[in-house]
Amino acid sequence: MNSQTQTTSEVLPIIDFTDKNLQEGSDSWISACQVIRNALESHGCFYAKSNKIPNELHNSVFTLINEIFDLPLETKRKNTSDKPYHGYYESNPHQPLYESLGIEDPLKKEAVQNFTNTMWPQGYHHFCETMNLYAKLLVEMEQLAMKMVCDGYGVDKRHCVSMLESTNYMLRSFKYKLPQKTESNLGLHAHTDTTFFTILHQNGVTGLQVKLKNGEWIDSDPSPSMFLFLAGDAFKVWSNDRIEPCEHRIIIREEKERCSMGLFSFSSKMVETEEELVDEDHPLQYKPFDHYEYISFRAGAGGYKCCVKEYSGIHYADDSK
Ligand SMILES: O=C(O)CCC(=O)C(=O)O
Ligand SMILES: [Fe+2]
Repeated sequence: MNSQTQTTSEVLPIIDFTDKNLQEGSDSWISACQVIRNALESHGCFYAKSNKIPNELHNSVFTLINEIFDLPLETKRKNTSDKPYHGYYESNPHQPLYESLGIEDPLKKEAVQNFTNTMWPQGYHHFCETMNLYAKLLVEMEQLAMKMVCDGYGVDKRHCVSMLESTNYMLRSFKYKLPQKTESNLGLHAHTDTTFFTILHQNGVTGLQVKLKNGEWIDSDPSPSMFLFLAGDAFKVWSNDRIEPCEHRIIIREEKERCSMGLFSFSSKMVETEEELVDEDHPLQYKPFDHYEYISFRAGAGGYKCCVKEYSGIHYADDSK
């Protein structure tokens, strides 16, 4: 088949999160864990198909994010954070189509309330309730996938629980303007995320592409029931180089405005390699580090690509370099 017409859902595995048999320990669970592990090692990503976010909620979320992006620039600029990449990003000459806003700690009602009050000082109850509920549902999906990754690698349950308990989340919304006739249609440069997982959920408009190991870029499936799970740089460290972060980018080709939502996961403790993934054949490749310091380092290095090797890679005396 011609790669131009192929979409990621024809190439990447789709895990059916609606499958009633997907109970921890069941045969379906065990095989799905292996599918996820293989997908992360081969592509750094996979799809979860889920009806956890009903159409009505999906539509409310995307209507609401359009409302935020319609707010005046001075208001959106009030979405600030002391953490890198957690606040508002406005379009710039380098990426004129892109704009995004971040809600830190979206599981906490007060945090979503603070964000809401910053955007709408008069309050907006529906926005606050909707985003908090939406984040909870996405986090449940993320935690299920995390457990499956741990099981796929045979990691001790206690290690997995401690990893889940030390995860911080950020909910981000994205909007891309349509390019003018003379403008490039690049929405967002090719990059990897610094996260463990990023879940992307789209408004039905194409534009998100992922890069396969053979260098081919393929379109993602933007349907509301499809959730694209991307492994970020932290997974490379955790897995001791078994998982490669997934490169992705946005190319605007449709005449409709593309919006998307992303749930980003970070470690509130140290990012470190899972001890069970270190052995004689797989010597430890990384020193532990603070996740947010790494994000700042990567931003400072001006990079779009994973640079954890430069940041915390261990160089053994007999390295042939
Ligand atoms: O627009 C999107 O769906 C993805 C944005 C993205 O990749 C990012 O912010 O890291
Ligand atoms: Fe990304």
